[in-house]
Amino acid sequence: MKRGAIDSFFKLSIPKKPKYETNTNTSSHPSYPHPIPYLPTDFQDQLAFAPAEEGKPINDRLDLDLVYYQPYIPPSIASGVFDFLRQELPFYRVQYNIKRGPVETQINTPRYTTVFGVDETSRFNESGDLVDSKSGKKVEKSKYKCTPRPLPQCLDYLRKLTEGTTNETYNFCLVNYYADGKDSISYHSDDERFLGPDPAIASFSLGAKRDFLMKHKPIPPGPEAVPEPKQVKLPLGSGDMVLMRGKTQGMWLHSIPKRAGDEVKKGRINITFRKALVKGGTENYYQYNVGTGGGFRWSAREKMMVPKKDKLILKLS
Ligand SMILES: O=C(O)CCC(=O)C(=O)O
Ligand SMILES: [Fe+2]
Repeated sequence: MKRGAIDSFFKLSIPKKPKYETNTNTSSHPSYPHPIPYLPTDFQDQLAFAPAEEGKPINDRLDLDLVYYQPYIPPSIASGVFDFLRQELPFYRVQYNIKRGPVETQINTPRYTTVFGVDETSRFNESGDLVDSKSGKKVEKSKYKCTPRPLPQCLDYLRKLTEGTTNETYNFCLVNYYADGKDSISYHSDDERFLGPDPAIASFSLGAKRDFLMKHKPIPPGPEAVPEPKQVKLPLGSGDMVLMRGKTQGMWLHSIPKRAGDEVKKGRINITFRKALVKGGTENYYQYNVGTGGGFRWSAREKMMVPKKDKLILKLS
């Protein structure tokens, strides 16, 4: 009899062996809600074999410039890296208000998010202080409406690897966690001015397979108008990476639509590396990916994201 069958017969719950050996080194910073372990050394070693497959260009449609690594992360560690990041990163479920004319509506971001990094005008020095990129002088607290967080070692390791593969540089890491098929991201493009023209964005998938849909932005009718190119559907699997570059963000929209079925219940992590050029990018990314509410942490026991308890502060005077 298989262990699962015996377990359920006796209604026992023997914790599964974790898929990774915790690294005892941690990344700590005053801006973090908790220390974040370094990438397990086994994963660091296996990433020497990344990309696991060579990138295939997808550029046969108007204004589309993708490189698809299927996969980038070696299959031997993809599910371990998924478990590790879901367990160790802080997550948020950001709510914000938008005003269309006189009506204000509350938006509930339909996924968990988190973000690390700072735009090109600042950097973190060796001591973890935020300093001006040019002068190296400490940045005043008032410069940003948010508190920028440095990339923890586990994501910085992947950033450096990605920089080498893609010949681009990145200063931001955004992470999405889609807990199930109800979590999604609607059609949008990452074409904000703070990224500069024709930004390169490297996008990793871990965990459940989800469809990544892409469609060209509407082409205004006119004498020069050409037919809109066909949609693209990439069934992103665990370990895959899509590099979006050139005119892709300017001219195309992308989304992860809601889905039914069991596969998506495994949960999916998406990691994007980007480069923000100015302060406005930093403020935008923290506003929409960390926000001002409480955080969440994965509970291995409850197999779900649980809200973090606020720390009780005892004032002794
Ligand atoms: O989850 C994905 O693959 C896409 C995420 C995305 O488009 C974004 O965060 O801007
Ligand atoms: Fe996006």
